[in-house]
Amino acid sequence: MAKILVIDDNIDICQLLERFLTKKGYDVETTISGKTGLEMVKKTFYDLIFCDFKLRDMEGRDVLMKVRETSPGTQVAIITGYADVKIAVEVIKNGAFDYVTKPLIPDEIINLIERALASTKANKSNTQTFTKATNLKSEKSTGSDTNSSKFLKGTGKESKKLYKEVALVAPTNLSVVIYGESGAGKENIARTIHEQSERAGKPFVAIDCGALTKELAGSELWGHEKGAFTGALTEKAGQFEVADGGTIFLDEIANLSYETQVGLLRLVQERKLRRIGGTKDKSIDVRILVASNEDLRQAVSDGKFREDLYFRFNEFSITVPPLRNRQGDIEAFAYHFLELSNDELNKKVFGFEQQVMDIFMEYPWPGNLREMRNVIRRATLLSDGGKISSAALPPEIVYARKFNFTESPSEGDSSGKSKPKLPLNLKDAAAEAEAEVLRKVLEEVKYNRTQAAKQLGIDRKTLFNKMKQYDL
Ligand SMILES: Nc1ncnc2c1ncn2[C@@H]1O[C@H](COP(=O)(O)OP(=O)(O)OP(=O)(O)O)[C@@H](O)[C@H]1O
Repeated sequence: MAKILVIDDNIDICQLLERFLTKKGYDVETTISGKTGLEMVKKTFYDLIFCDFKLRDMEGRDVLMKVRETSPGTQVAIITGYADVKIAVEVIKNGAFDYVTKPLIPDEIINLIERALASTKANKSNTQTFTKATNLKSEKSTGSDTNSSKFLKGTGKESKKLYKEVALVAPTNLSVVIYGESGAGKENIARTIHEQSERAGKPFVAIDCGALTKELAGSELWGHEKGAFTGALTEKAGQFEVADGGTIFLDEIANLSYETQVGLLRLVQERKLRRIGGTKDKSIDVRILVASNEDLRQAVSDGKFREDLYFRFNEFSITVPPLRNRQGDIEAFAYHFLELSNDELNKKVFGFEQQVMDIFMEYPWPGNLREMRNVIRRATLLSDGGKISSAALPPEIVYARKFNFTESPSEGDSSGKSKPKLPLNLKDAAAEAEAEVLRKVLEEVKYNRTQAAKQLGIDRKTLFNKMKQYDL
């Protein structure tokens, strides 16, 4: 029987939920105090917790953070007094399963519980571990497409956080901005969101906006009628029409011309499009995911990107971590790409010399997964069976080690194993110093964000973003 805990300082809500959910066959406990709730979580495993956003003794978001630490397998749903998309986005980003608004509606509550329990079950059965020659544990992506075996989820702290966010946002219809460095896997994440949504099985269309010229963009996105312009010899459906019912992924969105942004805004607002040269509007039902490797808010301040469009897209955002921050998964990715390369090149290279793995751990991988895949494909081609040695690596990767002269705390998962030191450039050093100051101030003010923001001379939103960035 699923165990549910209700934490709400309104005793009526506690009693109401207890009576209702017990009747529905759940094992329910309640408390009006956040602190008592956390004590209960230490002693008992709950499948799901309903927690009020504003408790008398604690904030719901702090309860959520603590539950995530002490009982990561427990789902948390936040109860709020009113529908506020900001609160929703914030709590979901912090790891809540979902949120419900008062007055509580029985059907909504039951629906949420069923989804939360199903998601826990799916997470458990999707975790497929397998053993490599090196006793390496990896987690394969379990998308429904035939390419799923080409992708690895990873089991490190950063990867888990990433896929948790994906699992949270995928079933919704929210637009998502996916941030990340080039080659970090943004498109793969967009595809995973699509595959984990109700739109799976419908089209997924990926468009590189960086490759669309101003002239091409309109016809590519909205399509055109025959004779709409010189050269339009036949009619052509645009990519939004092709994606109808499914998901469209607009990569490098900041590169779209102003004109195209205006067209896109109209489409997003009215959910209708008109082909170039056409006379009729067509209704379109497409979920939009966008990616950028530059900060879109910055692009807005620079006047490069329309603010209204940014707000439409930024219903949720996900950052795909760079490979160098996924230290706990570097070995797994290396073996994964070796397996793919062996298949593709019909080779039987069976591993890496220790020195190569050390180089991989220390190298900052500016081109991320794409770069690693290419490096390993090349090394597999150059190797005659046996293990890959450093002689098969491009000199710039081997050479990069020589510049590893600075001290850097190890990053990666929380396995507690000592990790090789990472090369530290000026940018990383500045970020580390910033994270350190933030950590100290937050500890000083017991994680009271308003006070911390005041003390640091920044607004709460900036503080929140930085806490997320540095995982504080
Ligand atoms: N989880 C993964 N497991 C294995 N390979 C991956 C994974 N994610 C991405 N890749 C591979 O890494 C390469 C880059 O991935 P992808 O195109 O998704 O990155 P991107 O961030 O969208 O890149 P860009 O910024 O250049 O558009 C691809 O070859 C892809 O197959």
